[in-house]
Amino acid sequence: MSIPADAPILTSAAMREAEAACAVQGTPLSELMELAGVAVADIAWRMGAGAPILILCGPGNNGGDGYVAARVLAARGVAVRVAALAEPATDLAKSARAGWSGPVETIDAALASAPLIVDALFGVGLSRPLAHDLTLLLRRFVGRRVLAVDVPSGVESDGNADWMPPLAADVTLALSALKPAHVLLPTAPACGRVLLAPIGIAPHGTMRTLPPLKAATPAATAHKFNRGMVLVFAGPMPGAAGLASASALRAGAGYVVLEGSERAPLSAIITESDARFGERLSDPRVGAVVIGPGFPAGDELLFDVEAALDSGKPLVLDAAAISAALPRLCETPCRAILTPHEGEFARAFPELYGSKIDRAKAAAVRTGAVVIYKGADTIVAAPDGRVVAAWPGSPWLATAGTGDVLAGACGAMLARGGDAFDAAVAAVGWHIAQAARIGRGLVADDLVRE
Ligand SMILES: NC(=O)C1=CN([C@@H]2O[C@H](COP(=O)(O)OP(=O)(O)OC[C@H]3O[C@@H](n4cnc5c(N)ncnc54)[C@H](OP(=O)(O)O)[C@@H]3O)[C@@H](O)[C@H]2O)[C@@H](O)CC1
Ligand SMILES: Nc1ncnc2c1ncn2[C@@H]1O[C@H](COP(=O)(O)OP(=O)(O)O)[C@@H](O)[C@H]1O
Ligand SMILES: [K+]
Repeated sequence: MSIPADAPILTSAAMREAEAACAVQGTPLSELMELAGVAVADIAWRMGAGAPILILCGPGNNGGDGYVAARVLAARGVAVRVAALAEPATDLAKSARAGWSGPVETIDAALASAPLIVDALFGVGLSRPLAHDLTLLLRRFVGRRVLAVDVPSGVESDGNADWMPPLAADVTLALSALKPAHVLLPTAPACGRVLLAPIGIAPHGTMRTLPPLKAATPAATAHKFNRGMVLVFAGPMPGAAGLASASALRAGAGYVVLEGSERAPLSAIITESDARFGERLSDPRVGAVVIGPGFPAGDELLFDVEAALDSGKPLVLDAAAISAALPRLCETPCRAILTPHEGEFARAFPELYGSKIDRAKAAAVRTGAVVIYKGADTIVAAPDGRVVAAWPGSPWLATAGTGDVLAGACGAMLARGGDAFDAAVAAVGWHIAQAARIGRGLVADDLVRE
C-alpha cells in the first residue's frame, strides 16, 4: 500500500466543480476522458505484462474511461475483452463506447475471467451500495490482479460511508486528484497502491497527502535556545512525559525541561519539581508547552491546563488535557495542537458527524486549534480548512507510548515558531519516518533512541 506524497485530495463535489471549470476554460470533458483512458491503458499494459485483460464497464463516465482504455489496449495488440453492466448513460460514455469496435459481453455468472481485471464500473458517481447480486458476481474474480479506475467500485469516494468494494484493488489509478476514500479507513487498504494520473485538471483545494519530510538541519548560527525550548509536564505516570520530552529533544528542540518528574530518559533533559511550574511558564525562552501525556483526567490536570492556557504559550494538548482545555479553547482560541486518538476525539467531540476528514476539520474550527486526529489514517486539520492525510503511516506505531512521542515531536516543531499546522504536519512526518526507519519490533522508546 502506498500513496503519492503531497498530492491533492478532492471530494466528488469539488471534483465536479474542477471539471466544470475546465470545460469553461475550453477543455472539453471528452478530452479529459481520452487522457484518463490512455492513463488507465498504460498502467494496465504494465500490470498485464502481455496477459489477457478483462475490462468491466459501468453506465457512467467511469465506464467511459474503461471503453477508451479498451480501445487503446487493443490498438497495442493486447488481448482485451469488455463486459458491461448496462448501456452507457452519459453522452461521454456513449461516445467512448462507440469508439470500441469489439464485442461487449454481459456481466453475469457465465462471464469468463482474465489474469487482469480493470474495474471501471463506478467512480465518484456511486450513489448507493452495490446490489447484492452484482457483489456476488464480482466476488468470483477475487484473487485476480485488479486495477481500479479512480476508486474500487462500491466505495463511496468521499469517505462518508463504510461500504467496502467486492473487489479490492492491487492498484487504484486516481484521476486528477485523490479522493478521501483513498486515505481513510476502512476503504484505504482496499485501494492497494494508489497512483495519480494528472489528466489536465488543475485541482485547487486545501486537502493534500503528507508531504515528503524536509531534513531540518540547524542554521549555522543555531543556539540551543533559538532551536526551540520545550516545557513538558509530567503527571502521575511520568514515563509518558519522559517519552514526550525525549522525543522533543530528538525531533530537534534545543532545550527540554521536564516539569514535575525526577527521572528523565536522556541526561540532557532538565528535570524540575512542580514548585517551578509557574516560573517556567513565564520563561520567555519557552517556545512550546506539552501537557497531557501521563495525566489521568482530574483536578490536578485541570489546574495545570488552566495555568498553561493562562501563560499564552503555544500548547500541545494530548490525552485528557484535550477535554480539559476544550471549554476555554472554544471561547478563546490559542496557538495549539490537539492530538486525540479515536476514543479521545469521540469524548471531546461527540456531536460531530461526517467523514474523519469532515470531523477533524470541524473540531479545528470549533477550537481554533490544529487537530491531529490520530490512527492508521491520521488526519491533520487547521481551522482555516487545510488538511493533510497521513495514510498509510507505519503500522509499527500501533504500540503503547507512540502517541506520547508524537506529542513531544509536536512540541519541538511548535517551539521553532511559525505556523502550527506546518508544525503538526512536520511532527507527523517525523514520527512516521522514525517508525519506518526502525520497523520490525519497534517499541515507543526506540523512536527516541539514536
Ligand atoms: N475527474 C476527472 O478528471 C475525470 C473523471 N472521469 C471519470 O468519471 C467518473 C465519474 O463519472 P460519473 O459521474 O458519470 O459517475 P460513475 O462513477 O461513472 O457512476 C454513475 C453511474 O452509475 C450509476 N449508479 C450509481 N450508483 C449505482 C449503484 N450502486 N448501482 C448501479 N448503478 C449505480 C448512476 O446511475 P443513477 O445513480 O443515476 O441511478 C450513473 O449511471 C470518475 O470517477 C472518473 O472515472 C473521466 O471520465 C473524465 C475526467
Ligand atoms: N496502524 C497504524 N498505522 C499508522 N500509525 C498508527 C497505527 N496505529 C497507531 N498509529 C499511530 O500511533 C500513535 C498512537 O498514539 P496513541 O493511541 O495516543 O497511543 P499512546 O496513548 O499509547 O501513546 C498515533 O500517532 C497513531 O496515529
Ligand atoms: K472503479
